[in-house]
Amino acid sequence: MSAPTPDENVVIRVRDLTNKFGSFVVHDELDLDVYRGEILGVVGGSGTGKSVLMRAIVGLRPPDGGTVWMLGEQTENLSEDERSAVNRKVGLLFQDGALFSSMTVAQNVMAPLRETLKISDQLAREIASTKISLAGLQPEAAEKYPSELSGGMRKRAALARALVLDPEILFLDEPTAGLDPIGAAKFDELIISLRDALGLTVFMITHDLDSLNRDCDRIAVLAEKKVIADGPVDEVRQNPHPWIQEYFSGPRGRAAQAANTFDVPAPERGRA
Ligand SMILES: Nc1ncnc2c1ncn2[C@@H]1O[C@H](COP(=O)(O)OP(=O)(O)OP(=O)(O)O)[C@@H](O)[C@H]1O
Repeated sequence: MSAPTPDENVVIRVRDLTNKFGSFVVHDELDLDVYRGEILGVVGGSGTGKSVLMRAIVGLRPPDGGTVWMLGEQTENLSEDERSAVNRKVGLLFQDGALFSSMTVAQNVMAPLRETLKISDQLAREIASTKISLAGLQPEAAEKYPSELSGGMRKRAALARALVLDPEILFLDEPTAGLDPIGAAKFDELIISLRDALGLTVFMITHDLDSLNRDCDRIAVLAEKKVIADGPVDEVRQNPHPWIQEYFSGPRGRAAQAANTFDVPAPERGRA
């Protein structure tokens, strides 16, 4: 396959991506573009391969076919050093936060710094405390262990760690899962404000219809081993595909839409 025409607004380009486990095909020649500065919501039924897609894009799982370009680099051709350089521009927040339970929040946040940069202990601490505050945690949280935090605080700690290397792209796997509606709304606001302040591109897997309506500039729907629809939420909502209709027009979809109709409109969020 020839490389597509470079487009500096496309920070992730996936073409013909195939992922399999044995004979079980998760993705079959899937295509997706993610644009600079957008919050892209990735949705789909359980088991449609949202997490596998994220893992393939960030290089945690070698795909069985196809090509991924991230920040202009064709990832399969990269040397180990080049891959590390690309990875440094990417922040990851996994479903369960994946914090090290034996480390404090500050130690968790500093871990990627220690792995990648040769900096003094004091500088690492200063950077970590800036990110902890950016993620909306009080300074006292830095010395706590994950088991001493609420679910929402653990997500924020994991977000602080994902931000510690000043990424250009943030990958979030179900960031509001397990949060109460108020906690989820606050987390959504945080993601939007970070994107606006830091110019991040956000790839967000979510089942949360409120988050989709509040946060996302575009969504991509996974079904039948591919991205079957992508575009602004209001546009995708009109797609006649049965899963999309059931998702948006079921009771939860209608409730989320009604709730967001009364929200104050989000500020204009164009692509950079
Ligand atoms: N390591 C693995 N070995 C075998 N099968 C796997 C593995 N990881 C994922 N799968 C399968 O791949 C499919 C896609 O999994 P994935 O976790 O990406 O789904 P998902 O869309 O993120 O689901 P959910 O919304 O429930 O989190 C599932 O059928 C899953 O069982």
